[in-house]
Amino acid sequence: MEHYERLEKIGEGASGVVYKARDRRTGATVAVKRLRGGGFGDHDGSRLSEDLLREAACLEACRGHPSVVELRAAHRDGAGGAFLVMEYVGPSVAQVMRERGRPFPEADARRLMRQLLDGARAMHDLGVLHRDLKPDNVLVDAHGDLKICDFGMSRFAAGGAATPPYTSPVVTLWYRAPELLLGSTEYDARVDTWALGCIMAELLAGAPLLPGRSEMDQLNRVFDTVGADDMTDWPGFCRLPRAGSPLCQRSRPPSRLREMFPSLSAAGFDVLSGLLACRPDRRLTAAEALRRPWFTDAESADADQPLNACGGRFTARVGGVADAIVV
Ligand SMILES: Nc1ncnc2c1ncn2[C@@H]1O[C@H](COP(=O)(O)OP(=O)(O)OP(=O)(O)O)[C@@H](O)[C@H]1O
Repeated sequence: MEHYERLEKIGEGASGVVYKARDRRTGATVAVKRLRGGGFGDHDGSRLSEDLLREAACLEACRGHPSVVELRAAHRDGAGGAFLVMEYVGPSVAQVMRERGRPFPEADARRLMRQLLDGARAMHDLGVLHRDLKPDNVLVDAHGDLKICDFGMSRFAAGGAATPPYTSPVVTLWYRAPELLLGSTEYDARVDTWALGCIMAELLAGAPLLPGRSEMDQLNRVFDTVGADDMTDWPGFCRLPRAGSPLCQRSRPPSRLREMFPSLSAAGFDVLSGLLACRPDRRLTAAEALRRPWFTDAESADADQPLNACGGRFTARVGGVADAIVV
C-alpha cells in the first residue's frame, strides 16, 4: 500500500472498501479496492486470495475494453491484506441519475446502452458473468462514456473450468433476473442482460423499474410488470426450486411494459422488452440486442461510438491474465 496515498473513501459494499488514491510513483489518481478482511486481521487468507484472484482474473480478461474499468494491479501486502488497483472513474450512473432527477432522452439512453451491451457482449464472449450489474456499478468518465466496475460477484462460466450449479443469491435485488428469484443455479449470461434491461428502463424513466423490498416482493413486481405466463410456460420452469410458490400460481395480467414507456420508439421497445423477457431462453443476449434495429438503424447517429475499432483493440489484448497482477 505504500505506493498509494489514500484520499477519500468512494464506496463500500459486500466485498470490500474502495478508496480514491494517488499513485506516489506516477501521480495518477487511481481507485484502490481493499478486499473485505484484508489487513484487518480477521480473515481467512486462502479465501481472500481466491476472491482476489477471481475478481482480478475477470477484470484482467476484460482489460482493454473501453466499457470496462481498467485493472492496473493486484497486490497482497505484508500484513496478509489484498487490494486491487484500478483506473479511477466517476461518478457512477446511480449518482448521475440522482443528481439529474429526470429521465434520459431516448437517443442518450441508446448511446449508453450500446456501450453497456458491448461491454457485456465482450465479457460474455470470454465466459465472464458479471452477476452484479446495476447503476452503482457503472461509472461515467469525463467524456460521458460508461465503464462497468465491481467484478466482486463475477465468475468464469461457459468455456471456462466452471460449470453449473452456480450460486443463486447473486445480483442486487432490484436487478435480479426472475430465474434467480426462483432459485435457479443453472443460469447463464442472460442474468446480466436482465439487469441491463432494468438499467435501460431506469435511464428512460428516471427511477428504478422494480424496487422490491424482499425476494418475494421482487418476484411479484416482476410478474405484475412483465407478466408471468411466459415464465410458467418455460420447460425449465418446473425444475426451479421455487416453482411451487403461491406467487407463481396466481393469475396475472399481461405485460404492462408498453404502457409504462408510451413514448419509447417501437425499435427501442423491441430492445427493452427483449432484455426484460421473463423466460431466459427468450431473453436477448447482449450480442443479439446489439443487432436489433434500435442500434443498427442508428449507427450513423451514434457514430461517436467506434465499436469495431474498440473491438479490434480489445480482442488483441485478451489472454494476458497475469501481466497486471503482482500478488
Ligand atoms: N475504479 C473505480 N473508480 C471509481 N469508483 C469506483 C471504482 N470501482 C468501484 N467504484 C465505486 O465504489 C463502489 C463500491 O465498489 P465495489 O462495488 O467494487 O465494492 P463492493 O464491495 O463489491 O460493493 P457492492 O457490494 O455494493 O457491490 C462502486 O459501486 C463504485 O461506485
